[in-house]
Amino acid sequence: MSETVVVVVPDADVLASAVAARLVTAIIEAQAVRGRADVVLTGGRVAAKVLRAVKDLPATAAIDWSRVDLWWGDERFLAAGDPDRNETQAREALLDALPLHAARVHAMPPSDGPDGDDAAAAAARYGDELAASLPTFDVLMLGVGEDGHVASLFPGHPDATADGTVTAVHDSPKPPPTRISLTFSAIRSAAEVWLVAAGPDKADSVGAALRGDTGLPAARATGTRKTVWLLDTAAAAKR
Ligand SMILES: O=C1O[C@H](COP(=O)(O)O)[C@@H](O)[C@H](O)[C@H]1O
Repeated sequence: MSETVVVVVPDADVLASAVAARLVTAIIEAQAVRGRADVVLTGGRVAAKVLRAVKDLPATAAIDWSRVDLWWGDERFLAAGDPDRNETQAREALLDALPLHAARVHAMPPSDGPDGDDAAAAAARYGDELAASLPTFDVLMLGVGEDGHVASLFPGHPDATADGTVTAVHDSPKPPPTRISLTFSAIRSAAEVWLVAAGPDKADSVGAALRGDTGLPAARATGTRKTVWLLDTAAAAKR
């Protein structure tokens, strides 16, 4: 039976270091138990803070980065290296400083990649990559939007109900308009889903999702073993 845990810490800086410590521990443990770790990264402001905090943690030295696979929950469908790509931000915040195995960094395709600007084909390509690896996601991190979106699954948006594991998202209410996202089915396959949110702008959606408003994608993102809400006091204010 999956459990839900809500952790509240004072502010966004403490949140970033608390999530970083938790992530490093989870990776070390996954490597001890099954020899590898599969982590799904998210985009957004708090995610970048978390990754910068991972870089500063002494315990990070205990991770064998050649046995870590990194995946993404969603991507803004932009050209490679675009500063707004979640991949670019993660690379700058942490990944470029790590001895990662390049083949184990599973970025979602860019809009100037093998499928050009065909987001549906790029999403299918990422789905094929997942199907070839069949990863067990140890930790899948998600930011939470002001509107309650997670990954690029927006409330009431038709692409949020897509089948399969990966979907193209067109006409996103948040720029850029074209995105790629894991589906709920892929998100819910993770052992642990961590929803990370900081700041007063997130309080309404966090509160509603925690009260079970299933119209909000954030309320439907759960892990098979555990769902962990990691919040600062401002984001937790209306729960
Ligand atoms: O565009 C996105 O936004 C959400 C939330 O970002 P935040 O800056 O408000 O924390 C993020 O979770 C998602 O990955 C990203 O593509």
